[in-house]
Amino acid sequence: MTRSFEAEDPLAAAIAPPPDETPSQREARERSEAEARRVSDEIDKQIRSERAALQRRRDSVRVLLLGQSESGKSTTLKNFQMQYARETWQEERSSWRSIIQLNLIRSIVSLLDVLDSAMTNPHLPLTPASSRPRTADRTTSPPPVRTDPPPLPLEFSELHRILRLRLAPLRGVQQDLERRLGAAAEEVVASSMRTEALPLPPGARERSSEEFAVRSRDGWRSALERFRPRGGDVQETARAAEWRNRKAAEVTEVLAGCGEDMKALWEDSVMREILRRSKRRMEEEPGFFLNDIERIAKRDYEPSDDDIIRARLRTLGVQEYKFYVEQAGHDWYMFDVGGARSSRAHWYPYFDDVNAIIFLAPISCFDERLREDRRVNRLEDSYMLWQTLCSLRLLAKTQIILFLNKCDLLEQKLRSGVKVVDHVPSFGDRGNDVETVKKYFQTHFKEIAKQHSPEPRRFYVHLTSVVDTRATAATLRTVEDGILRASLRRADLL
Ligand SMILES: Nc1nc2c(ncn2[C@@H]2O[C@H](COP(=O)(O)OP(=O)(O)OP(=O)(O)O)[C@@H](O)[C@H]2O)c(=O)[nH]1
Ligand SMILES: [Mg+2]
Repeated sequence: MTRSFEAEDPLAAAIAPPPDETPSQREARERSEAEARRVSDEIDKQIRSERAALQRRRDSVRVLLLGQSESGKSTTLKNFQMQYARETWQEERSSWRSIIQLNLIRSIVSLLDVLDSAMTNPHLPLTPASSRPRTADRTTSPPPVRTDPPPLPLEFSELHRILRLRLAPLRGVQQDLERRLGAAAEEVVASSMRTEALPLPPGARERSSEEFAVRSRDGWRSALERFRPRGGDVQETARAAEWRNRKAAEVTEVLAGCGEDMKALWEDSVMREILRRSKRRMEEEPGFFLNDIERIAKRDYEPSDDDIIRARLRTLGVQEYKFYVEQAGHDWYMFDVGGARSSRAHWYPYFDDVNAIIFLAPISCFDERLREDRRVNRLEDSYMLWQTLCSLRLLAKTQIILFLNKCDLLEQKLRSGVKVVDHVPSFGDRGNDVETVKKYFQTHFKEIAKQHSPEPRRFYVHLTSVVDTRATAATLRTVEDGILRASLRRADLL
């Protein structure tokens, strides 16, 4: 019976054991068959898990945050983290304390620097014409510079000398904190001679993202790691933990001791006059906490959600964050990048693998220049970056969402009397009110997208102040819906 079946089935005949098989041959054959089965099962398992990973990746949503340095990318990411990764947010809370302390100390040291130079030059003039930013307008030449009468000399008192002396130790504390925090604590100051907004390095497309994942360790997370209290970490010796806690306590102690003097310096009328004359608006600078000295310079200071959102720590390289967005039922991967010119070449490897890009352009910066290249107007730099992204064929089908950010600062700036037309001549005689200005910039970005996109694309824009967490939560919900719908549509088409 068996033989006739084998005769009919060539495969069964081929794999059937030889009719004269000895018991030891049979044992060896069964052993090798079992091994082959094990290997085959292993391969099946691997294929199944790779397929599942691929499916998970297909189901996940990948969003890239882009924009120049200080445009608000990390702040936007923090809004996501606060909403969807509450546990990590809570874990990192106390680590932000040192960064906020450093932000505050840095502002005080800036005030001391300004005071020092004013005391050696009490006839402090207004900002010299040569340091005015290059116009953000590409069509018209800048207007003539107005000349004002010479200002009265500033009058300094004993209080100023005492404050300089008493607050001097903060310089050492700043250096110490910056050393412990690493490169992310420093702001970019190098003057790049490149003028293109988004340089493409040779071979950039071929680079793998892993190369940058290593660099990402230098950023926000690792910087926070260095300050995280790790009492229960078995890896760490008790001495190292004690050293870290002692250092943190020393900084807190110095700050608590300087609290009143810091407040006196910030509220001093002569100090305010110096700032006014040098056109220095501390409120608009990143990591501004001078109005919170009383609260922060305390021994038991614990950062609030709002403090963490407003804390400034620059991003190096590219950092990946994963969130589970419950209402969408998807994993979201967000990539936060460093926006300084020297970091932009690192963006390219991420372009072909994202569902959407959130591009942040701070519109309050129409009268400011890039930190890394003082010749370049910040609004002009955002226009150039936006144009480059819109025109890339690789991104022709990628949803790009524009956040015209820092609207709160724009409003503040216009209210303080800064005229857009002085920096953007093509603005002409339009009203210098916030609504007109926002509309004008928005139209300009829309025009660039229309003119430079290789295929027609929808213009998604939000006017934002991402330090406002409530308003941002509502914006992000709209953005999430839009991204999800677009990615589902794309999945349907595939
Ligand atoms: N007032 C105000 N401040 C903002 C706004 N968005 C960001 N900031 C502040 O601007 C500073 C810079 O923001 P970040 O989010 O660190 O900027 P970034 O784009 O990540 O900068 P890089 O990491 O250098 O590329 C921080 O101190 C923020 O608190 C805003 O809409 N309004
Ligand atoms: Mg950042």
